[in-house]
Amino acid sequence: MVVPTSTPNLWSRKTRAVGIPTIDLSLPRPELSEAIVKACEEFGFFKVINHGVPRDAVLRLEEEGVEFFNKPSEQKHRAGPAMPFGYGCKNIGPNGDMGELEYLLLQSDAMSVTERSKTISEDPAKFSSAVNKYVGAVREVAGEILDLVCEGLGISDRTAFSRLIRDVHSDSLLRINHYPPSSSVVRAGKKGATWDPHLKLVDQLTRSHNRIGFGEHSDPQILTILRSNDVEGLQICLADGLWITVPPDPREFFVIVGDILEVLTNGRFTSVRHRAMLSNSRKPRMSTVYFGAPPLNSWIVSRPEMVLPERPNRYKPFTWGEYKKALYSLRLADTRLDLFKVQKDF
Ligand SMILES: C=C1C[C@]23C[C@@]1(O)CC[C@H]2[C@@]12CC[C@H](O)[C@@](C)(C(=O)O1)[C@H]2[C@@H]3C(=O)O
Ligand SMILES: O=C(O)CCC(=O)C(=O)O
Ligand SMILES: [Fe+2]
Repeated sequence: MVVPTSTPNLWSRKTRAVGIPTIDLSLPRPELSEAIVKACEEFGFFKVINHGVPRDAVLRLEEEGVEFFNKPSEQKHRAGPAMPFGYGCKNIGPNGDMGELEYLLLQSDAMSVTERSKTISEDPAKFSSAVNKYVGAVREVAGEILDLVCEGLGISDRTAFSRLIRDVHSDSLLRINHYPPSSSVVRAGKKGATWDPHLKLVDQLTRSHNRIGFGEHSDPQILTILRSNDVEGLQICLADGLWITVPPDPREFFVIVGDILEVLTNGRFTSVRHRAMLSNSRKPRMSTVYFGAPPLNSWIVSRPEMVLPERPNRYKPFTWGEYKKALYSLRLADTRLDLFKVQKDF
């Protein structure tokens, strides 16, 4: 008889002991910029409170998301397939990556939102107004954080990073992810789908609760602003390889350092690897994710202040358009920045 081995538990309890940095955006300077730089250096990830995003902007987008994902499948598919924009179900990107989710991926400029809304909603003006309000508000938060990053790093041009995402030609995106609720062990057992009588109860639970919704990756852009409903799922990877679960907080936002901010800071910040697990909740999880990106023709080079004799330039210059071409030729989990490093193995 084959003795089943235990499934590794991707939700490991001991990971919960590590605190996620929380930054109060109403703190005075210079404490605020110092705290942001520290969080970016140590985690590439933090939570912001007192962010100034109106509650109404958040709730309106959430309502639009719930309304869309509650539609019958054939209606949702009218907004897809996501290649890369529109409605996607299970397929992530063009290279065979799969996840247990459905999503809407949108270019965040108002003109693209208006066009795309016609395939998404019966009331496109209401949908696009909700998206534009939300994007405008989270772009402000991202811009403010990037200005504080420059201040904290002693970069003389304080708006050097925020200008890239505030540019009218910025290639920023908005993604709304919708993850299925858990089918409980008992329900799954009744259907006979996942219950294996050879496994101990703890392993049955782990198995039903151990599924990846959106696989591990770093975000390619400059800065990501993520919010989710009250269902947990997001995990980040610490520098030592330990995965930690981020407790959800629907009133606040999570900030993720992207690949381009890693390059702009010449590797002083590292883009954080993260993933979304399926939860054990009976409620679906929904996350709204703004990816702040530069215009396609922007040259991405480390800031001169970040290049020092003891920290020579780590990355070759490239445009955001070139980087996008590379990333769409690679898989979700690939570390695409390696292609742009002056030398490997830093
Ligand atoms: C598999 C892919 C999907 C992705 C493009 C890529 O080829 C590799 C990076 C993926 C990612 C991850 C973060 C964001 O969700 C995303 C929109 C992005 O910019 O890079 C997705 C891309 C996508 O889903 O189109
Ligand atoms: O849904 C989440 O919490 C993470 C999603 C994500 O990482 C992404 O969309 O890039
Ligand atoms: Fe991500």
